[in-house]
Amino acid sequence: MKNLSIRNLSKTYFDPYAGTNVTAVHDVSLDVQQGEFVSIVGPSGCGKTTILNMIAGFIPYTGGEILLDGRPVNGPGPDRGVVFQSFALFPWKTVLENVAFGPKMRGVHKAQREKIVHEYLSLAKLTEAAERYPVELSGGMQQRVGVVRALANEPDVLLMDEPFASVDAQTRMTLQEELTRIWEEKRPTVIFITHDVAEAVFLANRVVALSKGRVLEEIAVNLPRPRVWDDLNEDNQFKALTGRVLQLVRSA
Ligand SMILES: Nc1ncnc2c1ncn2[C@@H]1O[C@H](COP(=O)(O)OP(=O)(O)OP(=O)(O)O)[C@@H](O)[C@H]1O
Repeated sequence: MKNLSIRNLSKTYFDPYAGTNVTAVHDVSLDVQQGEFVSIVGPSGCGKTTILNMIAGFIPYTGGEILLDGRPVNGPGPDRGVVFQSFALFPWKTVLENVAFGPKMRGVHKAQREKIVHEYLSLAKLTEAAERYPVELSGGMQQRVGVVRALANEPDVLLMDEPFASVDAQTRMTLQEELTRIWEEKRPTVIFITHDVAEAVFLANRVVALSKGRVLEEIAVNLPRPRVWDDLNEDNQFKALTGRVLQLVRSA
């Protein structure tokens, strides 16, 4: 089991404009088991991206530790895949080549690589678009390619930072449904950052509510799967959970 263990994590930035230190993350502890889908939700500025960037190894932490499979995280690595809100697909590569890039870099041999790539393209309903270039795709499709490009690397943990924030509301709902479907099929370990409470609850098995750099509460989401918006919009348990999380993050 490849568990992610975050222990008393803290991050202090020096703000050169104010000439003071800003504590963005304070004493955060979190355990994520292999195959879990955890959403971290909280208002703007509560430290979500800072936590994700530390797990990704993009920025150093000032206190505590992050262990992946028992080993300390001290920099980026292929064991962690990242999908951002605005990320660049390689514009000169087709959809297929974009998705194949990671496995190729990892040295996966051609036959196995083709198998992986076709499996993920099919899973994300992108087979028809395999030969297209990113510029020929809608924003929603580009985002979908970004998700499967990260998944095709088969990372131990997939880190997602508001990946659907820049698409329209309908496309966003479709992408959320697709992500849950892909997660059910492949069971990757996912940490998903969002400020959207409904999105956090819809996707996750567990929601971590964050405020001012601290964990307020962890809420288990035992809603049945597969999850589709037409069912959940009217579901009392879903409404109760989103209400609870909203109340938490707003009251802090
Ligand atoms: N490089 C930096 N230097 C100084 N302060 C920073 C830096 N990056 C973030 N901060 C501060 O740390 C705090 C947390 O920021 P962070 O971006 O992690 O929050 P967030 O919850 O992801 O916000 P958002 O949802 O708006 O992206 C904020 O007060 C922010 O101003």
